[in-house]
Amino acid sequence: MHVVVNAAASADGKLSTRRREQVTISGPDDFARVDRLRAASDAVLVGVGTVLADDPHLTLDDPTREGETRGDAGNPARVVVDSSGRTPLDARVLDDAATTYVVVAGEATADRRAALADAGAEVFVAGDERVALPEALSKLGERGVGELMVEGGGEIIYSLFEAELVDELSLYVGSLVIGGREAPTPADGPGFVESFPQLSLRDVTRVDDGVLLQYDVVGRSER
Ligand SMILES: NC(=O)C1=CN([C@@H]2O[C@H](COP(=O)(O)OP(=O)(O)OC[C@H]3O[C@@H](n4cnc5c(N)ncnc54)[C@H](OP(=O)(O)O)[C@@H]3O)[C@@H](O)[C@H]2O)C=CC1
Ligand SMILES: Nc1nc(O)c(N)c(N[C@@H]2O[C@H](COP(=O)(O)O)[C@@H](O)[C@H]2O)n1
Repeated sequence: MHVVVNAAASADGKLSTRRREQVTISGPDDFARVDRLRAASDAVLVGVGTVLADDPHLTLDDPTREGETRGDAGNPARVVVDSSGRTPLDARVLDDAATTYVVVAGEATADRRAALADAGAEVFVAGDERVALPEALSKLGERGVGELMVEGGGEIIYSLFEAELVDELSLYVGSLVIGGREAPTPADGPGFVESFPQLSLRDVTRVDDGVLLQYDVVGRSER
């Protein structure tokens, strides 16, 4: 599987506010690029924190791109990583616009799994207490996902880097300052202290009033 992480950060490196409310960081050209990236992906993955904060739809904004998509149902599949099944039953990702996988851990109750399935999700288990990401991605691969786009947030992105599952990072840096020590960043979690994911800068492009940084992940480095 090929995994691309895409995120938009402010000039001071924040994904959203300390209230975890969505901020429009990208401009129109960057949103169009994100849409093309979605169209080229078999599935788009987020953590349940992003579902709870943003209630995203994760479909293509431009329906004319649906013909380009690699997914079966017009739009790429949607994936929510959600250990205990906290995804609200009226979440927009559970509508019938695309297949939606909710990946839970063994701790998710049978009732909650059934409720999510009734609401339209295809639920599967990976891990015991928290979703085990290597197993989750392996099971997505068995379901035909070869190109996976990750749209955040910071907790899930950190865990994917920690598990060495990321191949590429596209980071759009917009021209605003959000601030806040508690505001999410592109890689939160506990943070790395001795061995750090090492990136190789492939491209830098001015987009809208910001900069798109495109990296390949090349391994780990000790600092
Ligand atoms: N600017 C941008 O590009 C984007 C911004 N955002 C912003 O980010 C914020 C949300 O980010 P964040 O709160 O970090 O949430 P995430 O979307 O990263 O979801 C985190 C949750 O995923 C669940 N999870 C399950 N398994 C794992 C695992 N192995 N590793 C990590 N998490 C796991 C956890 O909940 P549980 O244990 O219950 O399963 C965890 O709390 C919002 O403010 C949103 O607006 C989000 C996306 C893009
Ligand atoms: N690329 C990008 N730029 C921004 O400025 C953003 N705020 C985000 N947020 C992400 O987009 C999701 C919304 O998706 P829908 O439009 O509802 O399909 C949101 O949940 C974040 O993942 N992204």
